[in-house]
Amino acid sequence: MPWIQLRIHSNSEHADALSDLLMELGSVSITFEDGKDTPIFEPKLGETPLWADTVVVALFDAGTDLAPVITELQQQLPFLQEQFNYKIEQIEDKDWVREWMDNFHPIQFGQRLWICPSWREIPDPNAVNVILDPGLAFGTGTHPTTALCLQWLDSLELRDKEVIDFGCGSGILAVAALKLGAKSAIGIDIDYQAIDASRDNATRNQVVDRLSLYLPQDQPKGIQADVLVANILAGPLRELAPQIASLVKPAGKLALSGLLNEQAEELREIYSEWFTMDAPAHKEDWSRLTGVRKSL
Ligand SMILES: C[S@@+](CC[C@H](N)C(=O)[O-])C[C@H]1O[C@@H](n2cnc3c(N)ncnc32)[C@H](O)[C@@H]1O
Repeated sequence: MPWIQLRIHSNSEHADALSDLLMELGSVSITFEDGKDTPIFEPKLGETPLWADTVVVALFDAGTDLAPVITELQQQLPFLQEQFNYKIEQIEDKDWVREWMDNFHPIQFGQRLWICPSWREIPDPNAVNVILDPGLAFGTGTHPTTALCLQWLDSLELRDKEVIDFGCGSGILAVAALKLGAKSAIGIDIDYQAIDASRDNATRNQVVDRLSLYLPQDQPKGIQADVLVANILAGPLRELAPQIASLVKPAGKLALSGLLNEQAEELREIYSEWFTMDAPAHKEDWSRLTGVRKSL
């Protein structure tokens, strides 16, 4: 079904009122967009901050007459009487899943490792190929934070090693580690959809018998790994530092990802209590920290 879209330039103060009224007036979905390029990377738990310049995008059935909607908005919302900057657009109907699938291609990381979407042909059958369908979880390899971890895993000798993937998402890092030769892996995530996606991807890659998956509350006490990779944001990495450190064996290796370049130095200092830390590696706005666990 084709759609018609009303884009209204607004701000953080008025966006919610606009959204409520647009829903009352028949919009089938509302999206808030960044009106300028001001990304919000780490909202606090329970907070949904909006941009100072917020574009409210309301979707309607293509047959909707938007003229009465616009009159109603102006009459009911006094702030629109001063400035009402809007645009109406026709939206062609697309199969968005199909579109996303068409744009996701095999990618190589480091020397040996390829991530191949499960619906594509494998470019190099002799490489270490992870066949991936992320499902509803994060982790395709296209995001710089995941790419930095995959490159790091590819650079390690993982034979006979036990690996923890903390914040496993699609399971991409745990499965990659197993296919690169790790003896076993543990994936931990707060999201049960990530646990499901990780299990599916491990099955797809015939490594499910070497992967254990846990929600944090079910995680066995006292587990420790030779290699731990955690691609979560700086906030949880800061808060969970003692817990993450305790999951790594003496002389074990650590990689932290999901932090912005300007957050790397602070995180490096925190983790220096337990690890001998390397200089950060960067990709676009993102940094990866690596280190080796001290024998305390
Ligand atoms: C950025 S994704 C990373 C997914 C995948 N490992 C990758 O590198 O692409 C972060 C994942 O960490 C999970 N996560 C966030 N906070 C967590 C926590 N405190 N404990 C465990 N998992 C967490 C999220 O549910 C999400 O699946």
